[in-house]
Amino acid sequence: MPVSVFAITLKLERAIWLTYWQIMKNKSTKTIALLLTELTRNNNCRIFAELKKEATKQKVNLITFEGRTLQSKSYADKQRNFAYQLINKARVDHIITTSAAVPDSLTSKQFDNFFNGKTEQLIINYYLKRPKQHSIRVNNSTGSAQLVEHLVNHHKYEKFIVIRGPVRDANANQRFATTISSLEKYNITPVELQATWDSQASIQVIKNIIKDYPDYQAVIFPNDETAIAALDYINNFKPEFKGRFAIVGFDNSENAKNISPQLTTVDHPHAAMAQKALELINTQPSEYVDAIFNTTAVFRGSCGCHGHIEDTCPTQRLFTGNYNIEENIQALSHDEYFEKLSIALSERDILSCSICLYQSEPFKLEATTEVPQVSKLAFQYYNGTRQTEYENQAFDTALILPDDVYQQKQPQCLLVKNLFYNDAHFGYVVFDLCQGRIQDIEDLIVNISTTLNIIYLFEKMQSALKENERLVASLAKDNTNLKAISATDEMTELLNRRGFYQAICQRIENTELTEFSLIYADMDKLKYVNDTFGHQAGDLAIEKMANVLKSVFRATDIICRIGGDEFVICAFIADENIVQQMTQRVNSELAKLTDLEFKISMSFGIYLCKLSEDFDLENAIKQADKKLYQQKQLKKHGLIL
Ligand SMILES: Nc1nc2c(ncn2[C@@H]2O[C@H](COP(=O)(O)OP(=O)(O)OP(=O)(O)O)[C@@H](O)[C@H]2O)c(=O)[nH]1
Repeated sequence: MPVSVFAITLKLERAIWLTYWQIMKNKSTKTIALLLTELTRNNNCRIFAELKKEATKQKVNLITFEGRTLQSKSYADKQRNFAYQLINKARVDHIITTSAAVPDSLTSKQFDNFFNGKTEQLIINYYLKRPKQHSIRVNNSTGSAQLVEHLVNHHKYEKFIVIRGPVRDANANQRFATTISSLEKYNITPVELQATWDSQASIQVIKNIIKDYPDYQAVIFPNDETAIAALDYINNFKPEFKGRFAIVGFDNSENAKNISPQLTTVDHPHAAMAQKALELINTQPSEYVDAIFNTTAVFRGSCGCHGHIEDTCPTQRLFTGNYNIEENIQALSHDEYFEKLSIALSERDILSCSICLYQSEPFKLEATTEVPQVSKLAFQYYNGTRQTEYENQAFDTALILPDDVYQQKQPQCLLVKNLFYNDAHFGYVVFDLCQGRIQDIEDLIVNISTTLNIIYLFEKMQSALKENERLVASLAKDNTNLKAISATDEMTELLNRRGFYQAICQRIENTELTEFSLIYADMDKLKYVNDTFGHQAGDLAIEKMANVLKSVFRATDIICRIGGDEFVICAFIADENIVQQMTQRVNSELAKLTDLEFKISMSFGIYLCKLSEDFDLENAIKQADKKLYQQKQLKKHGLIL
């Protein structure tokens, strides 16, 4: 092996080993994938916040994949759930699922099918137990019992309505059953109404309560989401019912403190749960752990208590005009948009943002659609600066981010959101949420998907316009060519009959011409040449004649091959003698030709045209042809040469 090739091979091997070593080094920081339905909703915010705190403390990466309920039949939900497809073992070591994202209605087989190969190790289920997996659950009954005890003993309520959550959800059923049995202890039989976990169903329920049970005292909702929606409905649409019912929830979500009155609810010990999750990840026990945490009631204003006003979310920040996303981040080119986006990200204290676009064209989701293999890092922002040096690199989508970008900071707290507009899926965005407000992400993702889609369509439209212009120009050129072709005799490149008529009419119209000569010319004895020397020799003779005509007559004269061996020349000379001399010159030039096996000559008929109102070109040509015929006759009878 030559020394230089050997050196290059060594260099390449070194590069591969270095990359491998880097990935392994990087792998030593464990990564947890967290599957969540909307991060800003309900209980998710708190699950995320505590896991983030714990992961940071223990130097573990946390990547949150935001989707909807995995089994949802709705197309909109399925579109969101495409984010879960990005989970894979190249980046992820462990998975934490939540019951909202991966519900208990998912069979073990369906679960295995979905998660098979996405990670090699530990899976922890939040809020539900699955065979051969760890779980972190809450004991709903402790908090429920405290809540009921407070409503009955402290507030002396007697008439209760209990709202049931989704019928097939184990957590909802447990909450419902423990509330009913707690009330039974006080000999209270409540009215039972059906809802789901969602605010839409809850609004219908509160409308029914206002209509059918206006004298009831306490309404126990299955979760905070539904309780908050009911309070919000009363605040906005039925203020006369404000404070008429005690309304309580379950989950102690972030919004429980943001609604008025603040919500009495049941708290999950999220900090302890997150600590347990990280402990399981660190110790990886061989036995499957089912950790259950007691819930406790939290009393605020919505049950009728007073003096429990708490601060609202401490990260809540008021926007000023400068923060208005719609007005400030609009652009029709990637570069301009990414510059504006960088400013918006730094104003919002978001640590990093990577926009990854699939290399393939945008696609509509089908049941079997898989994540495209190759992506391009279209935009990279980190800690206040756009990092153009990382942009435009193609990478394996399984890595979620190119390795050099992924390694910028460890541990990290990433959020992966699917990027699509209407039906068209075209990539995903990865934010680092170590700092900044998660609420801002919602605005940003809408802005990113809309703007990128507009830019995509705009660029497509521009290239279609360019293509159109190119086609129009090429059509115009073809048209000119076609016109020339349709007016030209292919063999001699002289004008053909059509070209001749066009040219002569144009000349008559555009000049103050009064007289000119029309010459009808015909080759002598072409038939004989054809018969004796072959048709090709005849063709060659015609071409030679055309060339001689071109050389003898002036460029301004109009020469045409009117058919076969016949030519018509329009010479702008009114003196017949001069024209005669020119035709003689044609024959003397033809006689000089030495590259033919035979001699050729032409006969001519000359007709002097005088232009007047009733000038008839057809007739003039006929007259010239007649003169030609006379000359042919004279030649035949040997009267002239
Ligand atoms: N090689 C060749 N022959 C052609 C072409 N067009 C017509 N001809 C033939 O040329 C001959 C022309 O006939 P005429 O002009 O009547 O006869 P000629 O032999 O030239 O006799 P005169 O004009 O009386 O001298 C015919 O046999 C046609 O078939 C052509 O493009 N190439």
